[in-house]
Amino acid sequence: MKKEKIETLVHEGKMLPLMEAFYTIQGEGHHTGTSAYFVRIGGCDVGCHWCDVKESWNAEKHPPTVTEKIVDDVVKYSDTVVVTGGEPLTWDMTLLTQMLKQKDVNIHIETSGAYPFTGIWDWVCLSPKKNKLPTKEAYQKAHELKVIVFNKHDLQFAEEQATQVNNDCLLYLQPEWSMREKMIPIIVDYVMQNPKWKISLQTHKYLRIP
Ligand SMILES: C[S@@+](CC[C@H](N)C(=O)[O-])C[C@H]1O[C@@H](n2cnc3c(N)ncnc32)[C@H](O)[C@@H]1O
Ligand SMILES: Nc1nc2[nH]cc(C(=O)O)c2c(=O)[nH]1
Ligand code: SF4
Ligand SMILES: [Mg+2]
Repeated sequence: MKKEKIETLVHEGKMLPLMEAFYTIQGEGHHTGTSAYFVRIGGCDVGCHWCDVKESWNAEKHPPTVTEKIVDDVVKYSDTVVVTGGEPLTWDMTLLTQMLKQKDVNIHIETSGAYPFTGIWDWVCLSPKKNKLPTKEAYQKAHELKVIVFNKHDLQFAEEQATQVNNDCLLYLQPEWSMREKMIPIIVDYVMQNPKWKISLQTHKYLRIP
């Protein structure tokens, strides 16, 4: 297929730059411990210095994949999909989520919320980033707010972010992986002092699963 044609299909959400897809256990946040099929879409311009999937950033490194094919693979494995990246909202998620809904899949997203909000989602995990804040719509759609804590200042950032989401949005503090030994005691103490927050750990890394 011609490059221009592929670009149009990606623009329309009929193809997406797929980095990887795998069946595993949700390691983070409210649904921790639950099996789900993960779809990791390439492309992200947010630039978190501690990002644990920097290989995802350059969309050109990930093959444009027909959205229908992505959906067919999801239903072979699970009734729940977690769409992540990269930043999935870099792309138009309308078609992907419509096709998944037609197959009765529970559709979750992991997002920074930094780009226009597209798609229909059963569960939105919003993980806001200081360098590119979420859109107003992303705050409104969030079911859980998951703030990554790399240093103490991130606790203040977390509080600011919590004022932007709905009252029923669940609030999580997740230690940045490389800083976990230093930050876990600080987060533990903070959650005991501020019980509206819960701790989220990257349990898949402790379990040594994808
Ligand atoms: C790789 S991101 C992809 C989805 C989206 N771009 C986002 O940031 O929400 C998936 C989740 O991992 C978190 N994350 C990334 N790197 C991390 C790290 N080093 N330690 C802890 N959490 C991390 C992100 O904040 C996000 O909640
Ligand atoms: N098991 C597992 N759980 C996860 N939750 C969020 C992840 C992500 O990278 O978005 C992730 C991941 O990469 N693996
Ligand atoms: S927004 Fe997500 S994928 Fe993008 S750099 Fe940050 S953690 Fe990585
Ligand atoms: Mg991950």
